[in-house]
Amino acid sequence: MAGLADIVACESSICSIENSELRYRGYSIDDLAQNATFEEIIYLLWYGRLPNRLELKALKQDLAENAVLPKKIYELLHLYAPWGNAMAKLRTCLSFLTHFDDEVMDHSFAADHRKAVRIMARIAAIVAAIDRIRKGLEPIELKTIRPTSLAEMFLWLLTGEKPAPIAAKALDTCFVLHAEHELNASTFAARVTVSTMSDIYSGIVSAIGTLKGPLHGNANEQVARMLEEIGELSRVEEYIAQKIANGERIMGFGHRVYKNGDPRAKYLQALSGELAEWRDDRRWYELSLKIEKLVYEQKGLKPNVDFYSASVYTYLEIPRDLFTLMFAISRTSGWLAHILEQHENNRIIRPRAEYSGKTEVKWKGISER
Ligand SMILES: CC(=O)SCCNC(=O)CCNC(=O)[C@H](O)C(C)(C)COP(=O)(O)OP(=O)(O)OC[C@H]1O[C@@H](n2cnc3c(N)ncnc32)[C@H](O)[C@@H]1OP(=O)(O)O
Ligand SMILES: O=C([O-])CC(=O)C(=O)O
Repeated sequence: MAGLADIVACESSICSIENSELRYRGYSIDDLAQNATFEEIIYLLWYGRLPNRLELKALKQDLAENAVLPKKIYELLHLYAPWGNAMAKLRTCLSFLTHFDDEVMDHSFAADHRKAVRIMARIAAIVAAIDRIRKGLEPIELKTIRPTSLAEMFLWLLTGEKPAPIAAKALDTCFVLHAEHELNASTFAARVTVSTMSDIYSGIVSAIGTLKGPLHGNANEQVARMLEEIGELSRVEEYIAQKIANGERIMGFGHRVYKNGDPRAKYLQALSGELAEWRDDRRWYELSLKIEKLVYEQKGLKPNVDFYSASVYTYLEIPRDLFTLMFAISRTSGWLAHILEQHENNRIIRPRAEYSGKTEVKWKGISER
């Protein structure tokens, strides 16, 4: 089956998608989008249940204490600051972090969970450092700020200023919505990697490399490029008609599993509208609404999670080439949940291929070829 469509490749108790209903550990995404914080989601994904007040406080403290980066990461980022793709930098930094973790090859339950906290805590700080260092700015020191959530911490580390509550809350909701999605391509890559009993860092590096593609996580950046290219409402019709006539894909639309709409999209659309009012700039929101209407009318396709996240991140003034890194920060929680689950009951993932090449070919000496 091309692209392994509809093939069940493992058993998992983390996330379900049935009849277009998305659930994390049994909780509907509708419930979670309206009530949960990202830290509660991390706990839910890793431990299978919601934390009580004390457990949540302990996790938040643990994340805050582990977010400090090794100095060498900053040196690495200075080394290649002027060049390169931001997502590739994140992939390199995660790989580099391996060298600062004494428990890399300890796959026990307790060590795996300690590493999960370290990775989750650091990834947001790395993304902020990537941006500041390439702009010639000093990274913000964690001890100088007092964030109350990972989302707030990220925005504060990125800009050097305490974010507005509406911005921190919007990013937190984005993190809730992007955290987990069953056996999407990047999660599958992470599970395959650690099924060889390779280490957690290698699993996350594989996942980041997989999320980087425009058919998966990078679609959000491509949507933002499309919004900018279109520029104004009067150009949407012509632009979309041209894309369709050329047989090109419209980024942020379509989905392997949801054929009748992604249940996360309406929350991102609402956030985009809310932020448009807050910024007093409805352009990106209105462009998105019109694209959505035309693509549905002409192709029958509905937006996926990447479509409205592009205008949301634009309103949050996050640099466009960091959009996929935003996805990575959040999805790290889901990747880690799957890695922990894979290690708990491991069997190497090694499917078969149906051979479609030549058979029984006879060897020819080099002078006969
Ligand atoms: C977080 C995420 O990863 S969400 C997905 C992010 N990716 C994107 O937004 C990129 C655009 N979307 C796509 O490329 C696809 O819809 C995917 C990759 C998400 C899903 O791919 P698949 O399940 O393999 O669907 P497939 O590629 O077979 O498409 C089925 C049909 O719909 C069409 N189609 C699917 N998505 C789109 C799109 N965005 N624009 C135009 N046509 C599309 C295909 O051309 C194909 O038509 P055909 O049968 O006439 O050839
Ligand atoms: O499940 C998928 O194929 C892609 C997706 O929506 C996600 O990873 O959130």
